[in-house]
Amino acid sequence: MGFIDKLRARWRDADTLLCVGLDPDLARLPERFLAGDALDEGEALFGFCRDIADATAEFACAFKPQIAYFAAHNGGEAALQRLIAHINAAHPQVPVILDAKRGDIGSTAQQYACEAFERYGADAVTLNPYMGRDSAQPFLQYNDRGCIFLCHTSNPGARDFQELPVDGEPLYRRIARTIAGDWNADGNCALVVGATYPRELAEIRAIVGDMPLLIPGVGAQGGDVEAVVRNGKTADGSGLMINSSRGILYAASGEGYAEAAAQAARELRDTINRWR
Ligand SMILES: O=C(O)c1cc(=O)[nH]c(=O)n1[C@@H]1O[C@H](COP(=O)(O)O)[C@@H](O)[C@H]1O
Repeated sequence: MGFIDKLRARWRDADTLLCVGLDPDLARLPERFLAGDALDEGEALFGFCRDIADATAEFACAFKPQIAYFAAHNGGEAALQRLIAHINAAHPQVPVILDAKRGDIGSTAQQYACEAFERYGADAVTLNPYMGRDSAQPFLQYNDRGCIFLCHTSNPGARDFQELPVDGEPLYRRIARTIAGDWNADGNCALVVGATYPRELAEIRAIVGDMPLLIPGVGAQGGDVEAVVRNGKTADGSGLMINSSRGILYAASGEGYAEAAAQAARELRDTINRWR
C-alpha cells in the first residue's frame, strides 16, 4: 500500500490526526540512557525512540523522525535505520515520514531518494522545493512513497522568502498551486504548513483540495490546535498530520518518560479530535 493510502487508512482506523515527532536530543534523554562511562550514543538514541514509539503508536497517524538528531552523533544513522525497521515491524500500520528536507540537482537527489526510501525504508520524506521540478523528480518517481514539500514553514523567517509576491501572489501560494496542479500526477504529494500561520493554512487548503498537509508547530512553537483543525481539515474532517515532537518526547524527564509521552499523545489526539 502506498503512503497516501496507508495514511488515509490510519486516519480512519485509529481516528487520529496526530504525528509523533522523533527528535531525540541527547542532552534531554532520561538518565538511564546516559549512564556508564562509555556512552553509546546510537544505543541511547535508538532505545529512547523505540520506547516512545511503542508507547505512542496507538495515538499516532504517523511517526516523523528528524534525521539531524541522529546524524549528528556517532552511530546515529544506524540507530535511525534500526528505529524505522522496528516501527515497520512492530507498528506496520503507522507510516514513517523521514524528516530530511532534501533538495538538490537530479543526480544527487537520486542518492537522497535512495537514502530515504531504500536505506531507511521510510514511507515518505520531507523535501525542499526551492530547486524546482527536476530536483523533485527522483523522489516523485517512487510513486508509492510520499513527497512532502515545504510550502509555508512554521518559523518566523518563513516570511523572508515564502511570502514574497510572485506574479501577484505570495510564493507559498504559487508553490501550493504548482505542486497540486503539476507535480502531483501520481497523487503522492503532500505539503508542510506551519501551525503558527493558520490564515495561510486556510488559503493553502483552498488551493490543494484534499491533499494531506503536515502541520508542525503546535506545542513548543506556540501554534493553536483549534485554529489549525478549523482552517486545515478537509470536508471529511481529516487531511492533516499535526506534529508534536518536544511536547511528547519530554513530557517527563524521569523514569516515567514513556507513560508521560503516551499521556501527552493521547491528550493531543483528543484535543485535535474535539475540533474536527
Ligand atoms: O518539516 C518539518 O517537519 C518542519 C517544518 C517546519 O516548518 N517547522 C518545523 O518545526 N518542522 C519540524 O517539526 C518538528 C517540530 O518540533 P516541535 O516544535 O518540538 O514539536 C521539528 O522536527 C522540526 O524540524
